[in-house]
Amino acid sequence: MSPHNDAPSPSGSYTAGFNRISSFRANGSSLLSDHLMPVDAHSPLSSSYTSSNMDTSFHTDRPLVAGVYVPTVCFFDEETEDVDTATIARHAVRLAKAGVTGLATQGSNGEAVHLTHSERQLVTATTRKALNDAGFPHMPIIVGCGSQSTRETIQLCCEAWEAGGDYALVLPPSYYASLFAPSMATVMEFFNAVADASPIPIIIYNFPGAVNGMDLSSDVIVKLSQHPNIVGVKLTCGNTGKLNRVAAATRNKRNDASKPDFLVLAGSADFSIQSLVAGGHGILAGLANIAPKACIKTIELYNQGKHAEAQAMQEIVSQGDWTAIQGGVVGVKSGMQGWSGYGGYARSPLPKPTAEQAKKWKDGFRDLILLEKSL
Ligand SMILES: N[C@@H](CC=O)C(=O)O
Repeated sequence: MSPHNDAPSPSGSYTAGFNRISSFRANGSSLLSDHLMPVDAHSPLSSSYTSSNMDTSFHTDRPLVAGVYVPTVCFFDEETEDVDTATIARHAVRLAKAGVTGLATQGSNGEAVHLTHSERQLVTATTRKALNDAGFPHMPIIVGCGSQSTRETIQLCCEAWEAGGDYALVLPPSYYASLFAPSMATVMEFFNAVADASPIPIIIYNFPGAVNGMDLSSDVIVKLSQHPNIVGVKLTCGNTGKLNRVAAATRNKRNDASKPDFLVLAGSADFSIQSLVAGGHGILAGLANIAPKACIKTIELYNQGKHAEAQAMQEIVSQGDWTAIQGGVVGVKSGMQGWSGYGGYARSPLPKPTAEQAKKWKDGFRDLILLEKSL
């Protein structure tokens, strides 16, 4: 059975986002039809499809570099809750024009857990097409692919690749964590199996708050970094000591911090410069949906050696991030709606903020927005 049997009727504009896939097909492979493809013998979802027989050459054209990556908010029609592709495209282009380094669909702010497989692909393909059409074909897209089974996680990685994603952001499974083998052996096997099979490189997502408190240690992350298809980590745990150990152990031989072999990213904007001090390469943080320029400028100031200015800006960013952390995607969307005129609501069952709550979220971002508008 096709994993895409829940797919809406694909439109021409949907498929136009698959430029790289098209070039791959032109080279003789038939991985994707003009519509969402069914699973067949040539599919990356078939058991014969492994990292050893795939052509990855066209996936190396958007390298991960240091900078600010944004886990983009997913937008929905306020009445129907259908995916709002027009706003997804508009937001992606707005962020690209602000100067961010890359985007991540289906991160924590992207409501991956509220989306069907085909909706995930629609969001990623829409984002790819919007970036390409706006003159940002070089900008990488990371796609959240975490799931509870190894099998479905690999499937999500394949589907992310089909939709134009460049990298997969993968949470460890957590539902049955009490049954895992000790010493993180099950988690290590999971990541290595996913990395073996995924057509796109893996970024480890360490977010204990989202996975039943499971917190990957620096030892585990450093061991996993030795897999050639595991290329980075997003540390939402906020542990800068861990970040320091991982950065030190995975530093590339070129010693070129702008082009790391293993990308070490802070998972929240409230420790951007702290992570740079610790050897990190930037952030993958939801706050950049609201204030991309402030996030970028904070890092630039630090990298230019203007540490006092960077710290002053970091303080405003950290205060704004406290609102984002407390409000989660509900608060981030509400803040965007209040300050930028779009954002809407999260999908049910997440609540719609009351007028009082909307004011609270808006006020919480005030200083950050004033900074953003000054840049
Ligand atoms: N605070 C985080 C949430 C998930 O990692 C973020 O900024 O994205």
